[in-house]
Amino acid sequence: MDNRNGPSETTQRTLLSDGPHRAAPRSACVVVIHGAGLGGRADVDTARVLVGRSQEADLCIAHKSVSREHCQVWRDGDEYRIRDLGATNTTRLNDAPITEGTLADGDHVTVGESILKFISHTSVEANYHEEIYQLATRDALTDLCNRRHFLEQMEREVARAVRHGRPLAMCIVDVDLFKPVNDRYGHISGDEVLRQIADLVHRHVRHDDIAARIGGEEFAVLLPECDANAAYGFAERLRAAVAAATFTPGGEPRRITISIGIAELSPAHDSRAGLMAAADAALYRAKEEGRNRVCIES
Ligand SMILES: Nc1nc2c(ncn2[C@@H]2O[C@H](COP(=O)(O)OP(=O)(O)OP(=O)(O)O)[C@@H](O)[C@H]2O)c(=O)[nH]1
Repeated sequence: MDNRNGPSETTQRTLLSDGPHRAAPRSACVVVIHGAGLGGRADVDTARVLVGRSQEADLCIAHKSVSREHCQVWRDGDEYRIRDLGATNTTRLNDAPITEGTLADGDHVTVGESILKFISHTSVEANYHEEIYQLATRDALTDLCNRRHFLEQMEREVARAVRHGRPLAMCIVDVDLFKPVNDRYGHISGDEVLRQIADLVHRHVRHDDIAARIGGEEFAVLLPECDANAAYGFAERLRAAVAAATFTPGGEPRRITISIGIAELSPAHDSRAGLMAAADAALYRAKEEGRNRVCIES
C-alpha cells in the first residue's frame, strides 16, 4: 500500500537471482590480527587498498597511532606490494621500517599500534580467516550482515556521502504482526519466515547496497547513491514482493507483510544516529497508518 502520490523512480535497480549472499572464493587479503580494528580485513588485488584512519580507507583502523592514509597494498603481476604513504609512525614489515616492499604469505605489517597479517590466496589460512570474517560480520539466521557490521559500514558510508556531497538513503524494514506468527506456529517456523524475507531482501538489493538483520524481526538496507525517491522505488517493490509471496509456517499457507521506513541524508539527518532515528520515525508512522506500507521521513 502506498502512502505517497506518484514517487518518481530515479534509479534502475537490479533483481539478483541467487539466494542469500555467500562470499566468493577469496583473493589475497590483509587482516588485522592485533590492536585497534581487530578482525578487519581487505581483499588485495590490482586496485590499491588504502589502509589508514580515514573513514574512506579500504581498511579503516580508527586509532590515533594510525595516519589517515597510512600505507597501501596491491598486486603487481605475481607479486604483492606494500608502500608507506609518509605515515607519522612509519609502516613496518616484519618489524623493519619500509618505504616500499614485497609481501609474502604470513608477513606481519605494523600500522601504528595495530598489526596486520598478509594472507596470500594460496595460504592454508585463507579459509580459516574467511570463516572468522563471516562469523564476525554476518547474521547466522539469514546470512545478511549482522547489526554490528551494518553500523560500522553505515558510519563509513555516511562519512563518505557527507564528505563528497553524495546522496544516501536507508530503509528500516519490520515484519508486521510477527508475534502471532510465532505464537501460532512456533519460533522455528518463525525463523523460516525471517529467512524467506531475508532472501527477498537480498534479491531486491543492488550489489553496492548493504542489507542487514539489525534486530529480531527488523532488517535495514543502506542505499548509497540513492535519494529518498529512489529508495522508495526499491522499498515499494520489496514490500509488494513480500505481500505477494506465500509463506508456509507450520505447513499452512499464510500471507505476511512488512512495513518500511525511509530516510535520506540531509542537513537535518547528517549522522548515522540521525539517519537511523529518522528512518525509525518513518517506520513508526507506517505502523501507525495501518502497516504493509512504505513511509518516508520528511
Ligand atoms: N522466530 C523468531 N522470532 C523472533 C526473533 N526475534 C524476535 N522475534 C519475535 O518477533 C515478535 C515481534 O513482536 P512485536 O514486537 O510485538 O511486533 P509484531 O507482532 O511484529 O507487531 P508490529 O511490529 O506492531 O506489526 C516477537 O514475538 C518476538 O519474539 C527471531 O530471531 N526469531
